[in-house]
Amino acid sequence: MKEYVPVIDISDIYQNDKNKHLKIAEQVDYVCRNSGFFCITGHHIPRDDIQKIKDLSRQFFNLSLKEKQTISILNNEIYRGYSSYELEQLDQENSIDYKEMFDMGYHLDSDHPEVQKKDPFRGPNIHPEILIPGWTQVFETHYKKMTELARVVFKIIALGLKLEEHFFNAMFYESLSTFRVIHYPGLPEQRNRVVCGAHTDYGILTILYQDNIGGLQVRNQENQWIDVPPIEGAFVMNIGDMMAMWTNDHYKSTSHRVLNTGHDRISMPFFTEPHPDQLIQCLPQCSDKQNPPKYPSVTCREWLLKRFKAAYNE
Ligand SMILES: O=C(O)CCC(=O)C(=O)O
Ligand SMILES: [Fe+2]
Repeated sequence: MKEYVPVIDISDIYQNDKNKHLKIAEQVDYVCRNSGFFCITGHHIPRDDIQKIKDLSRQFFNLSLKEKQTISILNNEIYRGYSSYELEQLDQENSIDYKEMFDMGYHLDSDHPEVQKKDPFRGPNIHPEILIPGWTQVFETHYKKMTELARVVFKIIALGLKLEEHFFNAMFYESLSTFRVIHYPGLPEQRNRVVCGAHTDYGILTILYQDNIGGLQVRNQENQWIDVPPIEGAFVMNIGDMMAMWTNDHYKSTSHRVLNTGHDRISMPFFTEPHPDQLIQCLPQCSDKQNPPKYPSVTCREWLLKRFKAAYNE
């Protein structure tokens, strides 16, 4: 595999053939140790689902700011709902991002003990159901399907790390994974403006759908920005910081950004994160005497809280 961001067909993981599973795992392991960025095809997320999400999201982003603000993240105790332009800054040293977003996570009812304890990441989703009837069901169903895709990908990753194939399963029980829809308006006068600043993702693994506009770039080992061109029906996958910490930098969390092409763009990352209490500490097979653990242990909640506060300038 020579490409920096290769395309890997994972369809064989759905077949009952252990050797084929190991072949995919080997490819994924190789790329995670190098660029930490790849695309997958052969997954089981139907294109119609993506289209439906895109259509509903466009309807939502076309509403007035006042309407969108009815589900504002700023009026919510947890990081869910609508974020307007210039709220998030992923690259702390450079210009502020230019995008608007909708965020949802794992829904817990208000009377759930974790929600009662005022956990900053736990609670109900807030959907614009009143503004766009039918939204909630489509988005909640998609969240479940993306969670299932993440489970399949973690099976591949576990095999690549020579772990038991279900190793990660229990860690993602009632997880902190976030599904986000991002709208970057086309700014014809400001081509090549950075609209999502250079950053590494905070979490474990990001599974991103991008529409056909382009603009996503990843930094290679020579510090050059490489385009990640859209591939119809594929997801872009990238390793996040918690996975790099978990694997003692065996797997790479790579910097990426988005440039404005002058055209309106929609992307949809699914940020996979484990349960908030999950301890992120060097996996035993990723360290030895010559290569001791580099990072202190931290819970998923502690780590995400720190990174969220920085990104939202809190
Ligand atoms: O919009 C994209 O293509 C990338 C977004 C991204 O990297 C992020 O939100 O972490
Ligand atoms: Fe990212």
